[in-house]
Amino acid sequence: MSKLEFQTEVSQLLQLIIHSLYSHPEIFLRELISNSSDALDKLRHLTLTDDAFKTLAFNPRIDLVLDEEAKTLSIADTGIGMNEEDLVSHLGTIARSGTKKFLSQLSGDQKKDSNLIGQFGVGFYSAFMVADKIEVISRKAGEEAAWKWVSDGKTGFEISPAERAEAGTTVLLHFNEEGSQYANSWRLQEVVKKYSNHIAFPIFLTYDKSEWNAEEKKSEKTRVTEQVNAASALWRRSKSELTDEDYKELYKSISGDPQDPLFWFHTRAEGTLDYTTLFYIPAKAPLDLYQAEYKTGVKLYVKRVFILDDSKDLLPQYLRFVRGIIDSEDLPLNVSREILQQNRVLTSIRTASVKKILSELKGIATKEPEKYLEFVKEYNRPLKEGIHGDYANRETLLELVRFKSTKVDGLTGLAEVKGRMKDGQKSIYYITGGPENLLRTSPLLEIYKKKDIEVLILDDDIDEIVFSQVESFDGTDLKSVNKASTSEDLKDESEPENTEALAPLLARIKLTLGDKVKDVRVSSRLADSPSCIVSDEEEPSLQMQQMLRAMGQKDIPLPKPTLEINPDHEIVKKLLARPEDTVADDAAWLLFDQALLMEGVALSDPASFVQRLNRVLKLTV
Ligand SMILES: Nc1ncnc2c1ncn2[C@@H]1O[C@H](COP(=O)(O)OP(=O)(O)OP(=O)(O)O)[C@@H](O)[C@H]1O
Repeated sequence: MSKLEFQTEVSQLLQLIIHSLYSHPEIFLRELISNSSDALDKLRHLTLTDDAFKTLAFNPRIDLVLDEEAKTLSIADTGIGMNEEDLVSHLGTIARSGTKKFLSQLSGDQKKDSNLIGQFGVGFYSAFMVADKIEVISRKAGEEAAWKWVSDGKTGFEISPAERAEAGTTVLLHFNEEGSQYANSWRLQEVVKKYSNHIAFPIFLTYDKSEWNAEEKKSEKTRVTEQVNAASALWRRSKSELTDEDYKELYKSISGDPQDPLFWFHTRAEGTLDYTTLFYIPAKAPLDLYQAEYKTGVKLYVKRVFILDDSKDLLPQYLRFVRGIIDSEDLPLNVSREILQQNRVLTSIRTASVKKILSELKGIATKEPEKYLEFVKEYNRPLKEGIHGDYANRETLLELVRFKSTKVDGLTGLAEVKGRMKDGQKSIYYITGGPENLLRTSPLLEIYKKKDIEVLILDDDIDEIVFSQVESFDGTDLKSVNKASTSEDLKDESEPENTEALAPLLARIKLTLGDKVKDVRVSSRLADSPSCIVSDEEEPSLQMQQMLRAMGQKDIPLPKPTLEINPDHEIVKKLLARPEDTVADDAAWLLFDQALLMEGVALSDPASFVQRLNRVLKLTV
């Protein structure tokens, strides 16, 4: 017998599980059944694809055996099984990135932390919520030896040789006080139906059934074995046969999410390709949504046989929050991960699935706008990633994304914005580069306010990258007000331009600012502010450049913005009247620096700014 210690993270996790106030300890059964079902899937796959396993008998089943007196429950499967090495690595360490993430998010507040367990599901180890001792007896398919793993969930585990007639795994739980409520056949049936009803394999429960013996007028106990789940691939049934409850139940059993999904889309395609898809949108974005190592949520089946559930090729990355099932009639059962990437059948299913998901979402946006907002609250950002990466569906994605705006409270869509355009308005406008409050007070918006034109407030840090690539929406140009040329749109032909008279002043300011600016121009976009900063078409905005530098791209050239001056502003008018005034140089710098500050750009030389400000103040106070 060998004694081994748990990896530190496992001990940490177990500590938490044992001491947590977790409110649904019943999920232990879902986790163990799902492990058994995975093990059966794996073995089935091998028997179909690997010559060495083709002759093995495959009698898939999961058996729950309850001993009410002894307060034990065993969960046995005829799946792939584990050998000694597997037992040590799978049940002694944590390989799942999700669980590691979970541990890193713990706050120490028991209540919050136990909610987190609910969202993550912690797999096999969750059984220690209900058991003070667990024995695992397993024999790997194709091998003769069986092994026993035993642990009290405290410091470590012991491994010793064991006996098992067939390949598979038996997990024997010795219930603790909390767990003794599950030493009850009613309770077990209820939990299996709730979470595991649609597991594709039959689940049997063996227990002592009480039956009334009418002759002897007493109740008698008989040992029975009954199937407790429906074990049907529910997604293959027609929509009309299924209730909302069926869909929700299946969602919970495949996703492990205890909440109901927001929506689901069930499609059966027949024709050139035959396949079924059932996609779900979780009510809350998965916690790993913005992690490079996110877990995918779509399972691939071929003719009802589970193939894999961790392929990032089933849906594009921006739809990584979607959960569900793709079941194809046309793929070969031995399709490998590598082949999937260039498989024509899968490419067609994927293309059609994306179109389907997006068009269903579009339908909801129109028919149930309130419900759609719940969706947008969680998933606006991945949709924007889609605009960036999925050119073929860009127009639909543009319709789906929602924006803040100067015209409405809450969020609005581009179609509505287009509908609100004023007579003669040439483009749809947006502003990027900073937090919402900064954008809303930007001098760049003044002319739009004056002309009562709507501007979208794009305050998400990916907005500039995404929308700088989008030229139009539904035939209307989409323009950033941060760009120099955008104000051309707004030029009023009737407004005479006083450029000539301003030329010496512009030249003077340009001389003072030297190579800090690309150009100094008369502005047609300002109303109340004396100056503002704009960027050239091809250049990233100042904030973007600032961000790139903060991210370590030191070699990008210093920004050279264009300074625009408001010819109607008091300060500018006074400077124009007295070009040789002693404060002219200070004024030039102050006009420039204040424009930078309004754009949320940090000044490179704040000391000089303050000195100039004080010199000017001294003259006026
Ligand atoms: N009944 C079983 N048969 C064979 N292997 C098993 C069984 N139960 C667990 N394992 C092995 O132990 C590993 C760890 O199980 P655990 O439940 O902790 O996580 P997981 O199942 O990998 O993750 P998730 O619950 O997110 O799918 C599994 O990946 C599997 O390799």
